[in-house]
Amino acid sequence: MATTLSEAYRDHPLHLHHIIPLDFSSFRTLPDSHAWPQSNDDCNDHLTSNINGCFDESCIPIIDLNDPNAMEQIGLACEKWGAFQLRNHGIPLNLIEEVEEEAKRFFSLPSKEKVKALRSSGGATGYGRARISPFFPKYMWHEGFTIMGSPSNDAKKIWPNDYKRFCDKMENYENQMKMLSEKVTKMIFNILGISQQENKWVGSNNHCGAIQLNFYPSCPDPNKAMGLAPHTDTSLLTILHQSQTSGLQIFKEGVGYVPVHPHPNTLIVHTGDILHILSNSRFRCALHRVVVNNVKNRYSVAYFYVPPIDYLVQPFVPTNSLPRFRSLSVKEYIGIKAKNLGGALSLISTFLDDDLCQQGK
Ligand SMILES: O=C(O)CCC(=O)C(=O)O
Ligand SMILES: [Fe+2]
Repeated sequence: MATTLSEAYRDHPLHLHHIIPLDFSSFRTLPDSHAWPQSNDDCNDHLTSNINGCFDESCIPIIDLNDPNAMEQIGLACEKWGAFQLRNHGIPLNLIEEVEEEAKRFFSLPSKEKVKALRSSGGATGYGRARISPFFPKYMWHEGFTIMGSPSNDAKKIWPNDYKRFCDKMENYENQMKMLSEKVTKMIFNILGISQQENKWVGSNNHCGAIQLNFYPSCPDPNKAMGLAPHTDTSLLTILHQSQTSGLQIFKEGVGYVPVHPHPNTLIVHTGDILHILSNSRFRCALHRVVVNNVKNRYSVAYFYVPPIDYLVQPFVPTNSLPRFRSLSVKEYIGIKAKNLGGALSLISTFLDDDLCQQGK
């Protein structure tokens, strides 16, 4: 399964300067290469979500997976936001903490150590800048490490005699994330009326998944820097853990960027492009970005849940409606996204006007 997603990326090689991160520890001021033009993008930081449930229309809903109405709430959240936070998700807290610790252990290494596991030009796994980097005129205040299947090949380059600890934690986390993704996907397919019979890949090992460790060092000039530029995820859905440092913001039409402050014991779920297509635009795919700060390092761990590479992504169309997208394989969509980023959805759209996702920058 791991190699299949890597295959999809192999056809879209990147220049090395879009892969090798800056050695952030050696900069006391923001280099011009990382200074973004100031934008008026309002961030509605006064809006905060409430751990006991979100009754405010302007905050990301928090859903308890054990709630008998969880499925209905997930459906509403996907329609309104393309994202929600999940409580009682069943992932052991100590595993989440251990994975975050391993991410910190890796990113705190000197640059010359980390580049030993540098992603290759046509590669999908390893250390490097965000894959969306080539689409933006400035670099992001971010470094990442991508894992598909076992990370042992990359981890051995870093810790030749001590790679097992890192691998065990990541593999365990990937298994747990896969199970949670399956549970949420089954609920979502139920809401959409998508046949489980025709989607036997959910629950099998015939899926594609990837873990993305993200690191946003504290930044000397955070107002001019960008942690991760606005994008939607290509996945069916993404499950995200963020360390106890704010930074993630989700775009809500008519509201602007809304911060998703960390809540202990909650994971964030994003609707990805593939689910947006399958739902025939009923579910939004959340445009999101990450801002940085000058006080604390920030870490996050994203798990991307993706159908098999040859899966036909075909909008599920209710009676009397027309498909808003042409059908295509996951592999073809990954290719279109790799070349067009935010323009990918409009390129496969069967409509002239479309919604939020086409604004993806
Ligand atoms: O760091 C975050 O909170 C978001 C990360 C993200 O959007 C991604 O890895 O695609
Ligand atoms: Fe993302």
